[in-house]
Amino acid sequence: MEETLTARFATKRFTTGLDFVNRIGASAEEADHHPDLTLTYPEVAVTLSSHDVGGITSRDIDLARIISEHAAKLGVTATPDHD
Ligand SMILES: C[C@H](O)[C@H](O)[C@H]1CNC2=NC(N)=NC(=O)C2=N1
Repeated sequence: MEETLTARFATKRFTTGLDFVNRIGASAEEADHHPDLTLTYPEVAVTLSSHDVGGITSRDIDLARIISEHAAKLGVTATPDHD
């Protein structure tokens, strides 16, 4: 099983989640590194992994930091998961 970084973000409103997902999408394209995203009411789940190595790399850590910055700007709080 591939190792992943996962987190859930309490977006509370669906439209905030959609905005959050769009911001993550733009950053993912910039970084050429793409998380798995699940948009639901009332949260967004993010899973990061480097498929080429089958685990977590600095590309995942770097994108996780950027995602945390987007969350902070939107006033969204994270609940880290442990797989
Ligand atoms: C060539 C390009 O860098 C690769 O295909 C990228 C694209 N986005 C990616 N995203 C993720 N999450 N893992 C990868 O290994 C990956 N590879």
